[in-house]
Amino acid sequence: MSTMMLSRGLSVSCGPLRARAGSSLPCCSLLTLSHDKRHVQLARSSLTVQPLGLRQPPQSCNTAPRQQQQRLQQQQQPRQQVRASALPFVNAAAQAIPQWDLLCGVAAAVCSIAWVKIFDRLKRAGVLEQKLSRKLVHITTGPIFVLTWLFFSDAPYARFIAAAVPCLNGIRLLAVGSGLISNPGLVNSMSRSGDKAELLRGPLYYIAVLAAVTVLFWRDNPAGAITVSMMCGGDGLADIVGRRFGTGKLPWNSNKSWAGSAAMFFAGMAMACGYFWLFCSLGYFECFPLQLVLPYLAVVCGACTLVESLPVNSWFDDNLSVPLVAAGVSMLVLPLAAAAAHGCSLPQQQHVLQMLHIS
Ligand SMILES: C/C(=C\COP(=O)(O)O)CCC[C@H](C)CCC[C@H](C)CCCC(C)C
Ligand SMILES: Nc1ccn([C@@H]2O[C@H](COP(=O)(O)OP(=O)(O)O)[C@@H](O)[C@H]2O)c(=O)n1
Repeated sequence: MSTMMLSRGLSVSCGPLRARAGSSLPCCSLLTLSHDKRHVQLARSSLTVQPLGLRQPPQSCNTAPRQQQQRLQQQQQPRQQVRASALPFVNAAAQAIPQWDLLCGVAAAVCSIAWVKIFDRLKRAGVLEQKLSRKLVHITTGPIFVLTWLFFSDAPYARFIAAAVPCLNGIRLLAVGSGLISNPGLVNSMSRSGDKAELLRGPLYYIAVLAAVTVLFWRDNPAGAITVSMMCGGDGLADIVGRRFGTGKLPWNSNKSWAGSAAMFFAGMAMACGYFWLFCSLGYFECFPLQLVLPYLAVVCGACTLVESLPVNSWFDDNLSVPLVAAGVSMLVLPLAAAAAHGCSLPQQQHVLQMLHIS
């Protein structure tokens, strides 16, 4: 994998900053949607900044050595046209079948129930033990759900139909967890102790996060894929690896181990990279070289791993704390990654951050 992406949502947008213009800094690229919303044009733009935090006068962000700049430009050239709709058959199907998105939503909802049932069967058959079966559901359902996003059309309401899938699962958990309807199979496979009220904590938060990232980030913003990667891949693998190999405990939490935290960091990062690669090669995001964005991704994954390791889980569920940190830190550092990918130096990146978040 040689490229990395940033979404149009997270690319450094220079337009709104002009109001506070003091001087002109040709720095970033501006991603704009073309009128038919099927193509995103990547256009060079001039960032006009007020030198709030910069001691030196602003210079061009493309201060990288000429060879590096040329290499970057070559890598970026094939990506000048970023498609907003990736799978061609989806466009064709959405045009041919008016209820396409609804069909996708129903199919995903049916698959979600079937997927949980498969693990329940495997557990009953003695193939998987209870804890492992539950963790595998935790690790797999969110990431598979994110993959289903690819089948939805470009319609503005598509994300809401997709978000209805976790919402329907949430209603089911609410009904079973509160005792409104009886489903011992679901209680057994989704709870640790067999208490139905447990469904109203970890599993319900998990589902709420999936619904929120679908509506807030959808396919346009890498923060969503990172959040799911850390909550599902990262946190899930921390448990599986930590329980098996976690002999060396963390000094600040004797319940967690170095092995578990390392697994969380690397599994979350690997899953996020996988999504980046997939969404980028399908054309949802602008692609940038992996080596440029990887350090920023490491900051996000590191912050999530640290939060997960703290002894606060008893009062703040890690299905909430990890996604909150993942989304928050992603929103903070990914614009910097975009700036870096466009050749901005560190002080200029800090300046971009100030402009993006303070103005
Ligand atoms: C067991 C789960 C969370 C508990 O976390 P923790 O307390 O161990 O930290 C996961 C619960 C999953 C849920 C019942 C089903 C979610 C389905 C999802 C919204 C859609 C998947 C669609 C796809 C096509 C499989
Ligand atoms: N960083 C971590 C996380 C979990 N683990 C192991 O996984 C078990 C369950 O972790 P947890 O209490 O965070 O479980 P969940 O709330 O994520 O389901 C712990 O008791 C540890 O044995 C670990 O060793 N290191």
